[in-house]
Amino acid sequence: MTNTTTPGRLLLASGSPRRAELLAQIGVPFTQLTPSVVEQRQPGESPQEYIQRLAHNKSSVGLQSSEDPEGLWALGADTIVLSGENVLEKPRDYAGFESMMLALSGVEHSVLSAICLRNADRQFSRLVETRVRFRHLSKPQIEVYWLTGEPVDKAGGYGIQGMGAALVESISGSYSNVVGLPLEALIPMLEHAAIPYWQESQS
Ligand SMILES: Cc1cn([C@H]2C[C@H](O)[C@@H](COP(=O)(O)OP(=O)(O)OP(=O)(O)O)O2)c(=O)[nH]c1=O
Repeated sequence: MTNTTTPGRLLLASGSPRRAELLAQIGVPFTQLTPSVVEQRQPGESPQEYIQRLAHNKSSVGLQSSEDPEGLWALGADTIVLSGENVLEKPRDYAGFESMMLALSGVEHSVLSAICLRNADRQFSRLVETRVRFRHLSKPQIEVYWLTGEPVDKAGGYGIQGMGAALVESISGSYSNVVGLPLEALIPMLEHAAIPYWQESQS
């Protein structure tokens, strides 16, 4: 499973409980901190460049915040929903949420996650796209979903791992990528870094 004898330690530099659950699902021991990074797209920066920069910055902040960097790898990630060229952020209010859902209704959109795993000397980065098609949604359905409270802290206004699963007609690509951490891309990185998975207990 690993290619060196000294195991790496993982710091998840993200406050996302979904990312923590995905790491726990595959038995990765890790610690977690919420990095303080300004999430603001720069003029002229593409959505892809933007989330790769954020993932890199989150991992850098994570690494710098550690008092014991020996053997430490910091993982940063960022996830966005793209409808055509439009980045759909976390919805601020019902009007914004409703227009997001109407834009996503019956069509395919992209969910992009960037991940960056780094230590003091090396870094591994990946950008992963999943295509998701929503069912046709009625305005009453959109309102009922809003009232569940689920959309509010989610990029694109839905959570595929929760009640939002009922919005989805089909998915092409990585499921865990939509939730926020593409495990298929992450596993080879963990192996390069000699970070174990399939461990029974979490630290
Ligand atoms: C589309 C979709 C998004 N999301 C969530 C994942 C992320 O938590 C969130 C995207 O916001 P992010 O800014 O990527 O992550 P975060 O704010 O939760 O954590 P941090 O900035 O500390 O790393 O949207 C779901 O949980 N399910 C989904 O189906």
